Amino acid sequence: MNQAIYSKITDALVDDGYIVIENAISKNLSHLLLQDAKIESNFRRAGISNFPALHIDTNRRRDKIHWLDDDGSVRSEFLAFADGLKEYLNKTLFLVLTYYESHYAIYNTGDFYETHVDAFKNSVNRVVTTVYYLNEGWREGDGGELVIYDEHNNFLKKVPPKANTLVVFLSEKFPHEVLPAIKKRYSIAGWFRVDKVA
Ligand SMILES: O=C(O)CCC(=O)C(=O)O
Ligand SMILES: [Fe+2]
Repeated sequence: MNQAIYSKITDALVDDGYIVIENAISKNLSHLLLQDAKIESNFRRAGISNFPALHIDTNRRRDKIHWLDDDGSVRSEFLAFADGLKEYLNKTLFLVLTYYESHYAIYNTGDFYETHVDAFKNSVNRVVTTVYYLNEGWREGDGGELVIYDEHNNFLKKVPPKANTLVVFLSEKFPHEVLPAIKKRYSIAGWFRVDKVA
């Protein structure tokens, strides 16, 4: 059922290293995830490094996050989509992605994430990044766009965080940033990794 989108993502990762897909998975799924994120009360300040201990720097990153578990809720539906993509990438690109970690993120008004690359220092475990947006009725001026740069820090693309838009890119290759949110912004950021579950 998801073969078409899996194959589109795989081709893009090979050709360009990244892809932005609007109306990607299902409007209904992104709606249910938004409702679910809105009632989740346990969001914490996100870290920028997990070595040697969780380091929080609100000058670089201001979002709040909540990690997703395969708990039988709508979160499991999203994780099943990601798991299918993992299997597809492994099969077609001969990768050995072992697992997927993902979290809801909330950016309140004024929150941002400075330009960074998605691999914690002293580890090379994150191979492919996904970001899935949940913001219904997002309009120009609401802020919170994702800006993607190439390996040489040249501008590539500015992505509006609209509901059911999916972004996938090679984690080590593309610096990116989240511009300050004007309106409260909801998303799921996730990473396919090559190491074992912690
Ligand atoms: O939400 C986004 O657009 C990107 C978030 C991000 O870069 C991250 O959490 O590492
Ligand atoms: Fe990132």
